Amino acid sequence: MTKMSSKCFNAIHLLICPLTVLLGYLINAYGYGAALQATLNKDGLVNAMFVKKGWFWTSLVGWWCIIRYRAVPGAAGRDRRHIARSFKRYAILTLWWYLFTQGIWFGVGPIMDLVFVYTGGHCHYDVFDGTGHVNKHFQGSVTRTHRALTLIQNVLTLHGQHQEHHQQQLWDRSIGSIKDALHATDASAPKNATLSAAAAINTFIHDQMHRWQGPLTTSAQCRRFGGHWAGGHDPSGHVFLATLMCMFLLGELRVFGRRALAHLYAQKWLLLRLVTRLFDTGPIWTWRRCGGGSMSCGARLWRALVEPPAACAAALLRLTQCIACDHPVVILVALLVTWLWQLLLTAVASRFHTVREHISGLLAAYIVTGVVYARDAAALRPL
Ligand SMILES: CCCCC/C=C\C/C=C\C/C=C\C/C=C\CCCC(=O)SCCNC(=O)CCNC(=O)[C@H](O)C(C)(C)COP(=O)(O)OP(=O)(O)OC[C@H]1O[C@@H](n2cnc3c(N)ncnc32)[C@H](O)[C@@H]1OP(=O)(O)O
Repeated sequence: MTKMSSKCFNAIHLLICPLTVLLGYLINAYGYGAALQATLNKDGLVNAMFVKKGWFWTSLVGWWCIIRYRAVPGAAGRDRRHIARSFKRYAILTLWWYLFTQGIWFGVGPIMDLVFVYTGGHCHYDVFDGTGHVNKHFQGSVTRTHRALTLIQNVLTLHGQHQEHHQQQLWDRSIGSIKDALHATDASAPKNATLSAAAAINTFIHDQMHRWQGPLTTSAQCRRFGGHWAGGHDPSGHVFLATLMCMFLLGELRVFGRRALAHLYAQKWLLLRLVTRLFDTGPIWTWRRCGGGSMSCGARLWRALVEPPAACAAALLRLTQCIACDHPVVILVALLVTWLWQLLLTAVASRFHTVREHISGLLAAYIVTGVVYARDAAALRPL
């Protein structure tokens, strides 16, 4: 890789995450954020199965690329040193991922939650507002609100008996309000509730949930037991994770990127053939190819309608196998684009976090990955 392209890659490695977050803010500032925010789904497959488990996918694809592109003929020593350095960098980033988002020790929450708790954050149960309706900030979506109310109802029912009189009254009112909310057909129907009554019910639910499901000192526990994690400085875990994953993938790409692209270029015609074969299986195209001969109508229909999907599936399988086994850098780049897109969405989604919480999540990942790759900059010579 020439000095120029190496400098250019360095700049991309360092700037792409902050610039993505900045782009998200600009999209919001120019009024295009609403459309993007509408596509956000906390419980969607991408967020639940990919982003939230992103370090697993990033580890898998990253390491497969490191191992697949390692073989430098006749340079076994250097090759092993490269892998050892990659493993050291990966181990540091995995440890940092775990400490910041999963937990520090048994019974001790992750750093992002400790920051939140020590800045006044708490697992709240502001279930009802002054009009007696469910607070719209309580869970943010109907499904999550329904799940939280059902869980709270189960806990109160399980532990609610044999209270002293005043507590029993609060218990009855709480269970009654929750049942109304769960079975409400018209969410806007007026209720004869007062602010103090709603506050008393919320306090009772809060105390019961913290008593029976506590300690609710991490965002994961709070979310699991139907609470609302609010009130402190909550560094954005999504911004942290997306930045960490992008910086790791780009950092390791610097080691094997040149070799991977050279291999991809060397097999460009094979890949082009595999891709075009996906599209030359259309029924009309096949029907025309069957024309002119003595083929019966049934045979032509079979050739035009049954064989193409089978041929297409076979071609797709061959292409997937070729990329997964021989060109995993394509999957790495796809993963990188996915994480950057999710980072942009998180930056646009101002309802989840403040700018400062985004920045603290970004810096927490950026500083550690920056130090790790700056320290190895001299050794990050491309293969
Ligand atoms: C040679 C040696 C090689 C070694 C390796 C070899 C091979 C590798 C192969 C396999 C790997 C094996 C081992 C590798 C080591 C480790 C593997 C990792 C395993 C995993 O990996 S197993 C994951 C376990 N752990 C969980 O499963 C819980 C995940 N959970 C979290 O860790 C947090 O969640 C986090 C950090 C993801 C986010 O933290 P956060 O919750 O604080 O997020 P934030 O505050 O920013 O967002 C506030 C609200 O906005 C929503 N939101 C924001 N942005 C959004 C967007 N763009 N789209 C939709 N919704 C969005 C959020 O969904 C959230 O809502 P809500 O939290 O209510 O869902």
